[in-house]
Amino acid sequence: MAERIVVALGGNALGKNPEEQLELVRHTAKTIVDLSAAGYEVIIGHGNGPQVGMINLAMEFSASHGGKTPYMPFPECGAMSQGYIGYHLQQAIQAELSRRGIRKQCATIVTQVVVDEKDPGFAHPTKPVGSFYSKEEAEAIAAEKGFTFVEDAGRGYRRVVPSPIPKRIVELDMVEQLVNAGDIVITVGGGGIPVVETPDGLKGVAAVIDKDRSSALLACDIHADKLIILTAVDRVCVHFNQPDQKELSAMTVSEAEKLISEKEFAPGSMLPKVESCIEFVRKSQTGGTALITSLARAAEALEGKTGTVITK
Ligand SMILES: Nc1ncnc2c1ncn2[C@@H]1O[C@H](COP(=O)(O)OP(=O)(O)O)[C@@H](O)[C@H]1O
Ligand SMILES: NC(=O)OP(=O)(O)O
Repeated sequence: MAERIVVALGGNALGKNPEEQLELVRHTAKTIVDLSAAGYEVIIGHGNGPQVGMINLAMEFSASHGGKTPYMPFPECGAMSQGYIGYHLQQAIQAELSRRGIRKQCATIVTQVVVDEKDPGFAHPTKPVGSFYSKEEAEAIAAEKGFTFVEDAGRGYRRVVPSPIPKRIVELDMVEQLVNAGDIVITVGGGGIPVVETPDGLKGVAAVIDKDRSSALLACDIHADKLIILTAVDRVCVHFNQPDQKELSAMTVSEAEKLISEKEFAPGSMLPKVESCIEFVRKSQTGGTALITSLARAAEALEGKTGTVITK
């Protein structure tokens, strides 16, 4: 039986503007189709931090500067980012499938993910969205819009929004039907549009769910054999960016937890990835393993030539 893998795509697979994104998704599509051609069932999750921030800011400025556009709530901006990224990704994957004569289909499912309205994440915004700004620019936007900005590792200031923990993928059954039919599915884009359950049905909330955490939830619920997190580095490191940096080819859940307690993984970047891998490996009913590696070397990593594997 074909192995089922959930692939979480990081920012370097998508770029920061439409031109860059169209160019980068062509490379991303090659990697995805390589995996599909190798016999894997592939389900794709992806980030949306830069994109949802861009859409939200554009809508806010247009609405408040005479652009004659209506106020656009944040969850709707999240939905727009799923459509915009999914459109480019599915188009590139369809083109790559067709170029190689592979008779498979690819489509994006606009996906909602239920979160707890009492999640402590709502009180402490942590998820960076949009572009980087100077201190002065950030202060001016914060004063006008009431946004929260934080300084991001010496790279400038970035807006942060709440990032609650994903609890349930609303369209899971639809995703599973398409995967069972042999199609490549793009889902939980930007971690999924966050919604809360109310007596009147689902209601969108202003937040951005971490896509690695949603991809881990998806991998558990869809009984994936592997969760693959693709980012900018080939392997997870200890003493990252220090003279004695060391790449890890593998770690068990308990080894990963020990390294977390020793603060080896940066909170806004590698930590949620390692935590998502632990979550999947621990809860997987298929004895699943997780892999963190770079987009460019995904196929090699699946052959054990690079990447960091996380096992029980
Ligand atoms: N211990 C570590 N090992 C490897 N990379 C790390 C580590 N700590 C932080 N990083 C950084 O985390 C980055 C991945 O996080 P991020 O850029 O947020 O991912 P994404 O690809 O999802 O946008 C890596 O490219 C690297 O710069
Ligand atoms: N939603 C999300 O995790 O986006 P980024 O990967 O862009 O931070």
